[in-house]
This record gives sequence, structure tokens and C-alpha cells, in this order.
Amino acid sequence: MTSTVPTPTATPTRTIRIGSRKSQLALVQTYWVRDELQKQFPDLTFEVTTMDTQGDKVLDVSLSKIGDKGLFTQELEDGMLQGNIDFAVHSLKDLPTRLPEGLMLGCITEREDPADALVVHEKHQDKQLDTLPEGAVVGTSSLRRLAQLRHHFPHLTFKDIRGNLNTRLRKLDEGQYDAIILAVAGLERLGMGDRIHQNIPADISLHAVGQGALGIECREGDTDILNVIKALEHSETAYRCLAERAFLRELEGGCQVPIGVNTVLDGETLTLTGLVASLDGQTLIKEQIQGAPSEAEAMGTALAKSVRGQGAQAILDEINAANR
Ligand SMILES: NCc1[nH]cc(CCC(=O)O)c1CC(=O)O
Repeated sequence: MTSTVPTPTATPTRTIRIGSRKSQLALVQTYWVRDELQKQFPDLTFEVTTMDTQGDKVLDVSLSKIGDKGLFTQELEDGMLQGNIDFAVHSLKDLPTRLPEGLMLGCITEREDPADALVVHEKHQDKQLDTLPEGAVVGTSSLRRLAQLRHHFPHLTFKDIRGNLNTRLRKLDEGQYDAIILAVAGLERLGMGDRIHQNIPADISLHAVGQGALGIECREGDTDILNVIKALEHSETAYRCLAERAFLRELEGGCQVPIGVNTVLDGETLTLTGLVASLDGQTLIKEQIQGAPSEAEAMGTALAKSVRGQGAQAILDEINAANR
């Protein structure tokens, strides 16, 4: 007797595995990416895998002391290289400018407001950065924010702060700080935009490279995955962030350094402003370059070389020597 077993002919629907950190902000961002992709690719199945990274585990050490070599990304990157996940969603700001061999930045999504925000304790509701009292304690763990704010507001005292957004807000509300500085984008994404007390203007403090955008990292040359994630690419944000990342890549030597940027894309003209600050806020070296968006990365590199010649190299040498 013969039995006929039907051979499956249709290719099974592929499940695409997305990697994410577990923080509330990371999950909001990752689920946004998943939902947007699901709308565009209804036949694909997406699955989210969460992981703790070094940056989530080590909470008692200042960020500037541990440096930023993939602190928030390495476990996810190992997951991609081992084939356990297909791509990872990051805050672009947390993604190092040099990626491990075999991985690439496959997509940059539309940026939210990249500015920093002042969030104050309720007793300072009527205050702004320039009217906070002498000695008021401002929480930030970013050398970039520290140096620029120290420069403009020498009457303030700065104190390190770590932990996720909710932890930082709790420390502020408990009275451990008079005010803290956070990214506008993170607060907005978590539905806490009402905590933004002052949107810090670019002439006071330039934002971090990639701030406000998401970066999707994948295996180099994984065309199936690239074809999917590219659907979320926002070209204006991508040009701006590629210029910003090239500026940082050319300047950083491993340690966290106070570097700020601003970019504007107006028609076919991309303007990149870059700044390197000394830790004490005494010296700010700031320069600007303009060019075509297709030259974004070359512009970032050229601007970095230019600020180096204007004294940024001495600042970087000093920071690197102190960290050695
Ligand atoms: N390093 C932490 C981090 N990474 C991304 C954001 C906010 C969202 C963004 O900049 O895209 C934050 C928090 C903050 O700086 O306040």
C-alpha cells in the first residue's frame, strides 16, 4: 500500500527576531519599530528578544569613567553575530561610531527634537537655568552637558546621576537634585513631555551625536533584513546623523569626551556645527561647515580635523591622559 504525503511547497513565513534592551525607553522604541514594520510587511512575523547590557548592570560607576565602548550595545551585537537575533534597535546616541566587524548601521529613523531639557524640582517651578539659585545642584552624567552648562552658568553645581529615566526623575523628586538634564526625545517617547521645564537652546548647549534618532544595527550584507529595516529610514535624519557620527568618530580616542553637535538640512545644503569643550567649561571650540548632503561623512571628518587644529587636540590629549 502506498500513502502520499503532501510535500510543502510554500516557503514558511520567516520570523524576524528583534533585539532590545529591557529599559522602558528601549522597549517603547523597539515596539514602535516592530509595529511600523508589521504595518509595512503584514506577512512577516516579528519577535522581540530583550537583553540586559553592561550599561544596565553597572549603575554605580560614572558613565564617563567606564567610557562608551558598546556599553549599551555589546550583548545585542553578540546576539546578532551568533544568529540569535536579526537586528537590534538602539538610541542612535548610544551606538558607538565604530561597530564590530560583521555588523553595520542599517537604518536611521526619523529624529525627534534632539535638544536637551531642563527638568526641575517642584520648588523651582518659577526658575530657568539662569535663575536657579547659586549652588543649585544639577544632575547630569554627560561630560558634554556638564562642560557647556558650566561655561554658561558657573553659579551652578553639577553632580553625577545614573539610572534609567524613571530612576533619575525619582532622585530629582526626592530632593537629591534641584534640577536634572535629560534628552527631550526620551521624555517625549515615554509620554513625560510635561516634565520638560525648559528646552535648552543650541547656543547654550549643543546636543549629542545622534540624539533623538533610532539606529537599527544588523549583520553586514544581510540583504533580507536590510530590505525590511530600510523601510523605516528617514533620509534627512540619516544625512544629518552620518555627518555627526563622522565628526565624533574622527575625534574620539576611546574615552568619553565633551563633544556637541547641531545639524540643519535646508534643501541641498547640510550645515554641521561641532564643538569640543574642556571639562572645566573654560574653553569651547566651536566651528561650522556646509556642504551637500551626499558629502555628509566627509564634512564630519573635515570639521573634526579643523577643530583639532583650533585647539581641540590639546583638550582631547588632556582628557585621554587623565583617564589612562
Ligand atoms: N544615554 C542614555 C540615553 N540614551 C538615549 C536617551 C534619550 C533618547 C535619545 O537621545 O534618543 C538617553 C537619556 C538621556 O540622555 O536623557
